[in-house]
Amino acid sequence: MKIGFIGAGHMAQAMMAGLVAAQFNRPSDILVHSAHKAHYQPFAKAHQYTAVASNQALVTQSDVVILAATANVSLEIITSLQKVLEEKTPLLISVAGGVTLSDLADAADNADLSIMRAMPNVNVAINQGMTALVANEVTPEADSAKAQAIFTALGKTQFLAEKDFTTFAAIAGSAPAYAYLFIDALSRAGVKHGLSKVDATKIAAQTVLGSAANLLVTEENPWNLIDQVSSPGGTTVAGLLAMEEAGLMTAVVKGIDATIERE
Ligand SMILES: NC(=O)C1=CN([C@@H]2O[C@H](COP(=O)(O)OP(=O)(O)OC[C@H]3O[C@@H](n4cnc5c(N)ncnc54)[C@H](O)[C@@H]3O)[C@@H](O)[C@H]2O)C=CC1
Ligand SMILES: O=C(O)[C@@H]1CCC=N1
Repeated sequence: MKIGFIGAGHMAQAMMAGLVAAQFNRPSDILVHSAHKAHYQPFAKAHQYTAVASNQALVTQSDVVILAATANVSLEIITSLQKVLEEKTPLLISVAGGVTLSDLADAADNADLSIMRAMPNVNVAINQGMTALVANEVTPEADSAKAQAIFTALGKTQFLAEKDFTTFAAIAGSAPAYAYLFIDALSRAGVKHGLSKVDATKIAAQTVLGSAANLLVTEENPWNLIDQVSSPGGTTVAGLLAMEEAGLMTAVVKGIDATIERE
């Protein structure tokens, strides 16, 4: 399957890396075009991807087109593809935050086009992504299944109502940044108390990884696991109360609110 990427930025590169790592397709079956020739051509060459000279040519040569350009240019890109999309109709998957299926269909001026939205996160690069999917009403089941197969190779997937995409984008699309912030905060606290930054970061990252895995394996409510760590009269409960006094939970929810408002 030839998968064409419009855009070669952070998200596109993460998806390409994950597809190759999963051996989902050959590097040469990954096609790429972006706004900056000086960037995408050497990038494609270095990874043995196929550089394509225009977005139009990319659509013509791909079975699936992933729109992963800067969100605010996504609609003008689709508008510029109207003509070629009349002749060739690949499955179009947009990862653009905040750009709806109906915006995309309007920009294509084609109500019969299979269009899906995906909201991945950067962890697709190591096949540990969390991706939401939704299809427009004309997308056949086979195309939906194709998109699901692509993103399942890159991690976990969930079909979600489009109205919930903004919330998902905040707690899964943007949230790796927030998880890194928490890990960095743990690590800095370790440095404050004398550990090296390298050691403290490894220790904090493995602890967060193990805690997340424990939650997924046990399917426990997080509060039950918190209680398991908190020995009576012990250190953990003292730490939890100090974090709450500083407003950790409120800070996180406010951060997610601001993420949602921005979209
Ligand atoms: N970075 C992330 O973690 C996530 C990003 N997204 C979405 O992915 C999209 C890309 O985001 P990033 O990769 O972070 O941005 P980025 O700035 O790293 O990459 C943007 C890419 O778009 C290309 N581009 C701009 N205009 C173009 C055009 N006319 N034709 C072809 N390519 C063009 C640029 O050359 C660049 O390669 C956005 O729509 C964003 O909402 C979605 C989920 C997560
Ligand atoms: O920061 C952004 O706008 C994109 C959308 C989700 C993650 N990154």
